[in-house]
Amino acid sequence: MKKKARNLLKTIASFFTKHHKAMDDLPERYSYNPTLRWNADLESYFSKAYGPHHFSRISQALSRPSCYSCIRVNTLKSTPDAAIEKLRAVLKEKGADISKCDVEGMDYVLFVRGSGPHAIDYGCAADGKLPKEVLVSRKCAEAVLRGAQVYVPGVLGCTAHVEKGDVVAVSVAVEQPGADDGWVVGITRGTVLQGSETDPYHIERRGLYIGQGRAMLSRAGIFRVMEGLAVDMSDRVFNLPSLHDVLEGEIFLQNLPSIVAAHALDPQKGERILDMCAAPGGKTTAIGLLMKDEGEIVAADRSHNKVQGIHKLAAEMGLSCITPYKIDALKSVCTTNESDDFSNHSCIKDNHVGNVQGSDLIKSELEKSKLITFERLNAEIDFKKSGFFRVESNQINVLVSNEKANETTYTSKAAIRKEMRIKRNGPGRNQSLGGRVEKSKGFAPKSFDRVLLDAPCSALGLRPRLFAGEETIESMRKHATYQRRMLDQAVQLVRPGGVLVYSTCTINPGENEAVVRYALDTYKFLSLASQHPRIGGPGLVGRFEFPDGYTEEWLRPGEEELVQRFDPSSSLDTIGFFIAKFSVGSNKADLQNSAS
Ligand SMILES: C[S@@+](CC[C@H](N)C(=O)[O-])C[C@H]1O[C@@H](n2cnc3c(N)ncnc32)[C@H](O)[C@@H]1O
Repeated sequence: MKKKARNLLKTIASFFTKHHKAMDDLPERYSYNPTLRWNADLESYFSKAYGPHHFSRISQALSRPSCYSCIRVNTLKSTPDAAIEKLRAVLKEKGADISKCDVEGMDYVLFVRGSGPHAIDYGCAADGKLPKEVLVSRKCAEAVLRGAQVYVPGVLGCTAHVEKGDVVAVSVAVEQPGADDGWVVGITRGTVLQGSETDPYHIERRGLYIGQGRAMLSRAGIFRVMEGLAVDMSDRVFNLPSLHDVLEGEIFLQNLPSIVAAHALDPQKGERILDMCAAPGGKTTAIGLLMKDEGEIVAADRSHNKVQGIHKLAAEMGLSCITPYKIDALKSVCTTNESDDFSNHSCIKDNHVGNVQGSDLIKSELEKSKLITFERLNAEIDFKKSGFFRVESNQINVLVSNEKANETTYTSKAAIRKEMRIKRNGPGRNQSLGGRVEKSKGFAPKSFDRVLLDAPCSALGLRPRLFAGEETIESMRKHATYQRRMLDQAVQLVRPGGVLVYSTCTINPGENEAVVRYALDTYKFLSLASQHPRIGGPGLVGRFEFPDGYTEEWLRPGEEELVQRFDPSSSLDTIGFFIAKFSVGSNKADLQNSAS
């Protein structure tokens, strides 16, 4: 491992050691010591894949937050040093420990150290007096462990006679085994806790105390209203600085492996990139920064609302190279003749606008946008006819006649698209009309220099997680099938000589190494490429035979060092994440074979 990567490890390892001491001394009931529940068959699969001890460590790590927050500085708007100074000012009371990432080319990534697990004094007196309590849902507790407050909708139960201002201990109700192999939360909102052993979840929430705070409403108030702050957390088992809405547009909270995935794609200025499953846009904007906002990023997602979110985020970050599209990744490749037009990489079906104030504005903006598109297409067709164009892979340079000046200017096509986007999208999040969501019928084959497929997955690497029982072997296989179908589309969209990066946030080898195996075995023009930086661990080599006879093939010897596997139990203390990078060779024959 390179020296810089070792330094990064040292920085995080020092956070990690402090974070994990003192766990053993906590009194048992009022402690945080969860055991993650899994579906039995899935647990058995993971235990065999990783070995029981390793899987047990992974499982334990998943139930806790990382010991630091990772921040990407928006270098278009700030510098790492300026961001550190501002963050120190914002987090002054908490004496923030902030350091820069030592990995080469990643000094714009900052780590803010957290602390924990802390032993909390819940005020259990020797005379047996018990604390007043608030019982929250699992989702609420996972958010609190990441630094959030307790909001009204997350509260399930509360001790009788809690008044506004009372100090309350906060614990969590996690799913329990129910009938028919299912899982249930056997508690309804509004339950009164008596502090006795007959309370619902009395035994089950032992070791599931996440801190204490001050009730912002009385018990009656908490269950009467639908929203608002219920408990202001003053003592947390894990202290991670809450950075939401802090330095908006200048910094972005993002997991380290996600930033590494953007680097692995290695986007270059002026290129045309597809982010196939882009929402909420974390990696899209990371890629935009690496390209210094020069080129074009098509940010696709199937959810209309999420696509609007990408639009807003791009505007907030000051990135104009991003065009969000609503499209199903399973239908990404446009097979109609429209895609053959050199000027029409994307088979745009229609534009429609969401989240825009005022229908007149919508109409006028829409008309303008159509006009621009129409003008651009005409200009391109004219030049196509005149023979003044040349095509260099996807970086098409065209000679554009400027009507006003009546002179010929040499302009890159990426620059034309960028100008159109700025006109269409407006100046930025706060001033923008809202996110215009363009629908697409698909994109022309081989029309991108690089494609990122950050696939929807089982998300079994995300942390903190207090329950994992919902996923089964069957659901894992469904995820993998979906991912393969998306990959089938992705490989067709990359130009020969281009790059495809596949990533997930799961620890499941079936969605990681097995998908890579499928890709390499199905598309002979793909080969694994080395990644920079490389700070994750090696992939899993071998195969797995399931009791039902199904065999999952993973990597072959020699391939393991070409992928990056981020193990949540390693000293890097990240989420579980996986990255594979493929070089795309000449694919004509293979595509014909696979299509027939
Ligand atoms: C892992 S998240 C992507 C995270 C994103 N790359 C980021 O870094 O911010 C997966 C995304 O895939 C989207 N998705 C799921 N199925 C899809 C499909 N068939 N077509 C397009 N997007 C899909 C989901 O809406 C979700 O936003």
